[in-house]
Amino acid sequence: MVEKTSSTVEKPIKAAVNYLNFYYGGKVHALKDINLPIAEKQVTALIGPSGCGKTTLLRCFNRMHDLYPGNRYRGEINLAPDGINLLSNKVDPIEVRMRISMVFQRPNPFPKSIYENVAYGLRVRGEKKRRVIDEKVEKALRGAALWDEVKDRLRDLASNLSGGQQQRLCIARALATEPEIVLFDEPTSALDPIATSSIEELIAQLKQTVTILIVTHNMQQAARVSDYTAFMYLGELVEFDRTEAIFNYPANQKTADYVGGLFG
Ligand SMILES: Nc1ncnc2c1ncn2[C@@H]1O[C@H](COP(=O)(O)OP(=O)(O)OP(=O)(O)O)[C@@H](O)[C@H]1O
Repeated sequence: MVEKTSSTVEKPIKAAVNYLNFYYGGKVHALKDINLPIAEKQVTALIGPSGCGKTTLLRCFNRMHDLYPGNRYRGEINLAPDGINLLSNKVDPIEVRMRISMVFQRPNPFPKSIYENVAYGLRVRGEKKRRVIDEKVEKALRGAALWDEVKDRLRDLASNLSGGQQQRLCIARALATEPEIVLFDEPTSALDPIATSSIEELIAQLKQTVTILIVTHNMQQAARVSDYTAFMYLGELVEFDRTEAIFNYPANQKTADYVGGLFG
């Protein structure tokens, strides 16, 4: 298998995955010796056929797997600038989720108002000052390109928004605590083409302020939104490079076959 190192990445590295292995329930060996640099304030896409381990890898970054007993990590994900290993059992997963937030496949707003959805993470963090919460809610909604559409109806239930608006609300919720990395797990798979293109435009803007990791089944989407692409197969990282290289002149035959549509 090809192993690429930080030399592939011209930008500063926000996170370094080192020899990461992951086991579901101590049995299924879902990730095998993954080495992957994540460039700061860039978009990195994880692609590969169903079951190759994309979502499993994404969920290691915010320690989602800790929520189920028996799951086991081996290896490291080191986060810059402090160099902590996110997977260390000395690191509190709650603290990790404050620094690394996630947007899921289907919009999943809480059954609360638009305002309270975005304020939620701030309140969990102990923020009590109304003025500070108001400011941060507005900033996050602006960051998610939703402010103009909702500023006059912040007390409405989030469920009254359209699917695309709900997904942008979930992005605002993910941004409110000013995370360093945002994980997107197939964020447009439940959306129509117009809502999809507005989320893609948003991702392109967000990378000015935050590092992004995105799982997508849609190769055109990976080519449109990402700077770097990692191709996975059967739990291994086959190839990692600049997106342009992966799609135009991949080094590995398996990558060429996948991006060429020979298997899916
Ligand atoms: N909770 C689980 N328990 C046991 N095995 C699991 C669990 N979740 C996933 N797996 C297995 O781990 C492997 C990787 O799955 P994962 O969902 O990460 O793949 P994926 O590339 O994201 O697939 P898809 O594109 O279909 O979402 C697969 O073999 C899958 O069957």
